[in-house]
Amino acid sequence: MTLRIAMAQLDMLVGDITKNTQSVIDAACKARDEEHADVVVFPELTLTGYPPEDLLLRSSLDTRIESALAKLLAEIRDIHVVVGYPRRIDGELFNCAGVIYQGQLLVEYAKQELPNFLVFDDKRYFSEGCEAGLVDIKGVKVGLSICEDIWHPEPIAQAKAAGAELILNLNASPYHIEKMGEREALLHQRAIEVTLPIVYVNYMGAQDELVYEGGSFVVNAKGEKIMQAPWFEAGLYSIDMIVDDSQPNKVEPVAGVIAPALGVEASVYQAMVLGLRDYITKNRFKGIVLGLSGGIDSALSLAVAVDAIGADRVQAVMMPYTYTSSISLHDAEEEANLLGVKYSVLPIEAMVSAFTDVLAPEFEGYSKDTTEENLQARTRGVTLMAISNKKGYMVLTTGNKSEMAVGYATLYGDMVGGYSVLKDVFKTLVFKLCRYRNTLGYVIPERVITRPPSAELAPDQKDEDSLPSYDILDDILRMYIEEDQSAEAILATQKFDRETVYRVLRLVDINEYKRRQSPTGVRITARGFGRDRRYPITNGWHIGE
Ligand SMILES: Nc1ncnc2c1ncn2[C@@H]1O[C@H](COP(=O)(O)OP(=O)(O)OC[C@H]2O[C@@H]([n+]3cccc(C(=O)O)c3)[C@H](O)[C@@H]2O)[C@@H](O)[C@H]1O
Ligand SMILES: Nc1ncnc2c1ncn2[C@@H]1O[C@H](COP(=O)(O)OP(=O)(O)OP(=O)(O)O)[C@@H](O)[C@H]1O
Ligand SMILES: NC(=O)CC[C@H](N)C(=O)O
Repeated sequence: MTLRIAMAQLDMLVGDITKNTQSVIDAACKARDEEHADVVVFPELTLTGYPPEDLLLRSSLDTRIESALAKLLAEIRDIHVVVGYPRRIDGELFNCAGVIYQGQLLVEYAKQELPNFLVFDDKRYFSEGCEAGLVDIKGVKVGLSICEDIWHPEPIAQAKAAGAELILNLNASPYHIEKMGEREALLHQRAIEVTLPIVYVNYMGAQDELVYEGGSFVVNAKGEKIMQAPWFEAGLYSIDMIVDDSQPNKVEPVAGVIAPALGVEASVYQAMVLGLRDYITKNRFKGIVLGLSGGIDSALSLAVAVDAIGADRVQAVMMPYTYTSSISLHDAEEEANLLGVKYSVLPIEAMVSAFTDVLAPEFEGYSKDTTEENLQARTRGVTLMAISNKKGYMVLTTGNKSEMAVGYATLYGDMVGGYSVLKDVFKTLVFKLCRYRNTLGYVIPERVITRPPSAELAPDQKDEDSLPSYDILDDILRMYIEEDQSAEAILATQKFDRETVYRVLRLVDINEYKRRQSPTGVRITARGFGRDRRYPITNGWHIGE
């Protein structure tokens, strides 16, 4: 006998329970009629999307969920549907997975391991389940588990002890650079502990800073990967299970297609494109506008924007000032032409002069400093925001993780905007991503990648005049931010001098206020500057402790 399982690697819109319920019905019908599946498995919290955050606290949640479940019970026939939703039971809210078949809710399982770290806040909303959830599908005892459950041995061992012969795991597991390898090693370990096959189903789509890259997969009872759905492609992916009561492993997955693994640059690039595309689409922006400086950050951001929503909805604006070099003007125009976007040149001299003229009496007796530099960045910010207001385009912010770490950006200047694709990307990775993008088609002029980065806010300015070289800076930042190392531990590597380390760490600490005011953006590491890292702005902690 064969049991065919369809993995619904799909996207849901957070909060749109009506639309998501219809998506479940449509996908279930497709899985039944086109894939001829016996079971279709959706990701965690399918009906609300993940994470629904404080929407879970809204008073109409329960009635919305109950009517969604009633619709599913009424409309789905002849296929087992495994779907996720929040449900209140005896006054407590649980993160549930239910199995619906022929108008009945056969079983309801409540997630037991509630993640409350990094970007996850499950304990803010949910109570922990405590019992295994098992359902008989075509004579197979199927055990349910939800995302974080699989990262711990107990829930799966409990399901096995209750008689499970196959595990279905519903996920909302966001992307970061190392996540693909981590999941595979984890499932290998879990499967051999319980000697059961596991079907792992993930979302494919983005929600604010989080990107779900899909990559649903199946391991057999020996922990071997038997089937791998593609990354960054939505769809229904089916696998057959041979069910044979005479075998020691009663349920044996039949080897399916293994989608090829992605390299680091390829997966980061696709995560940035998906994150931006879903942000723009789900928030219904008409297009994207960004300042194009001839530098590398805006060049890469522009390429991502075009790959996300198409050149016809993207506008690049060069805003030259006295210190803008002719090379920058030329390279910006070339980038815009290579990508085929609308390109405008709006000189800002007159606007900056208007500010400095009005401020002249106020500044009498003061010498020139970053105030004048910031006026240039702010004038550009005002200009971009005006275009955004007028045309309904969102301003794409171009700052990278290295700059956001040390506060090398102007508040209400180049920090304006609604979303950023480089927010979690160190400058050293920006260079690699440009090279990667050019392998898909030459869109970033070589000189933009090789010339020394400069803010061009003062004559002959280079980033490395005020910051350590990006190789050194990014190494220190990685250790401090992503690995939580102390100043002494960083110094113990003997790779950096004491003064540089203390200066960089101090800059990170004192610039929390800037990061709090920065737009959200794609998370590509396990420690981004969004919900992953929550430091008090006002604090008396001393570096190195
Ligand atoms: N804890 C705190 N809470 C709230 N506000 C705080 C604060 N500490 C300072 N502030 C305020 O923040 C303001 C200072 O910040 P801000 O006005 O941004 O200015 P600031 O950080 O002083 O200067 C901007 C820096 O970014 C560099 N930059 C600018 C533009 C582009 C690039 C690039 O290459 O990409 C680099 C520029 O060269 C300069 O070093 C002041 O108003 C100050 O009072
Ligand atoms: N002349 C300019 N015309 C248009 N936008 C500009 C200009 N100068 C700066 N910007 C905007 O401000 C952002 C910060 O630019 P800046 O040159 O100061 O720093 P950067 O981090 O080196 O960025 P980039 O590599 O894009 O130049 C740019 O990415 C761009 O969006
Ligand atoms: N939604 C969840 O429970 C996610 C937690 C899990 N460790 C993951 O990222 O895969």
